[in-house]
Amino acid sequence: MTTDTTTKDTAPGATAPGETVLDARGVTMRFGGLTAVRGVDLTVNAGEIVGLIGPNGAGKTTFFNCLTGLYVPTEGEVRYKGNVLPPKSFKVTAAGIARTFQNIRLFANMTVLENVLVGRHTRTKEGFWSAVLRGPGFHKAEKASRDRAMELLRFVGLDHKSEHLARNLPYGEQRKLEIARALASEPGLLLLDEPTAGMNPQETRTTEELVFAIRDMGIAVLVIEHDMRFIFNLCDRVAVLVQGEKLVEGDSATVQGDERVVAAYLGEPFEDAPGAEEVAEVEAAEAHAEAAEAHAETAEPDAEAAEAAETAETDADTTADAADTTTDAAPGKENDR
Ligand SMILES: Nc1ncnc2c1ncn2[C@@H]1O[C@H](COP(=O)(O)OP(=O)(O)OP(=O)(O)O)[C@@H](O)[C@H]1O
Repeated sequence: MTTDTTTKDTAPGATAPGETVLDARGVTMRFGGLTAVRGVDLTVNAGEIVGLIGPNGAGKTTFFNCLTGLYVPTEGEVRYKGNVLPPKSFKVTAAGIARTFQNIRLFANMTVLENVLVGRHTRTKEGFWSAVLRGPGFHKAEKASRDRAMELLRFVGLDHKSEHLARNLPYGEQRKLEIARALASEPGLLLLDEPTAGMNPQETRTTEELVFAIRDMGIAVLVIEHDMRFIFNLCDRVAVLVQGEKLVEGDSATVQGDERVVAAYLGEPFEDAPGAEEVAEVEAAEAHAEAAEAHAETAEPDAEAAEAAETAETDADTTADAADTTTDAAPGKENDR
């Protein structure tokens, strides 16, 4: 069965056109002495798909974690639809931001349907006693949840596998199930962390269609991905992080044409690169160390020469002494000459 991305339904968490969904300002995250994210500003507006790219270790996932309450930024502020986000991930989910993870985090021994139902817990109002007593309200809510979960499974093309254990799904389908589970919390913003990692080209193409369909339902999307073709096909805007700082932001053509982005990916230094000060410091320290080494090397031969000269001098003295001794020992020799 294929993904049913033809639905034109508006998602319950959909955002009105023109509204700013996400507004991150000056987000900085330090781990001890390491600044993983430094003063990053980023907005995502209703109806947009925004990409976040950057070389390994650039701080993309750390930035995501700051947006979803997993980390409390050391500095900066994150607003969702105008409100500052609470510093707890379940509260962020309840507010309307859902995410998937770089390393798939499904409940492996639960069924596909159960995984999606878990994703709905922030939207179900039935409390503990309702669940224990199992009154009519509980049954009604449970049925509504199951219906919505099946709808989402149909949307990602997994309804025929609803009773399979999550761990038995192929890798690409596990990623789709993660998306369905994230959608179950009825978000207004979906964050996808490397949604096509490990997928074949066909699966990647299907995921692309799926993300467009999510956007068409009124859910804004922020996506981290290393697959550049996927990113540039998909995104309205792309932000590039390098060494924790936002280097460039713009549409696909602008970013692709920026030589600093190419240089950052190839690991080539360029003027005013983020972290340039640190790089300059390291280079200066290396140059200093090299100069000191070179000096030591040139100084060494002199020392050797001095030592050799000293040894030669000692040898000469010894020889002379020996000669003197010989002379002394054989007084008759001089007479022999
Ligand atoms: N919890 C942590 N404690 C200490 N350092 C961390 C922590 N999380 C991330 N880092 C460091 O922060 C930097 C950014 O890491 P991050 O995972 O955010 O990069 P990334 O751009 O997502 O990389 P990748 O593309 O490889 O996933 C790295 O140097 C990483 O080692």
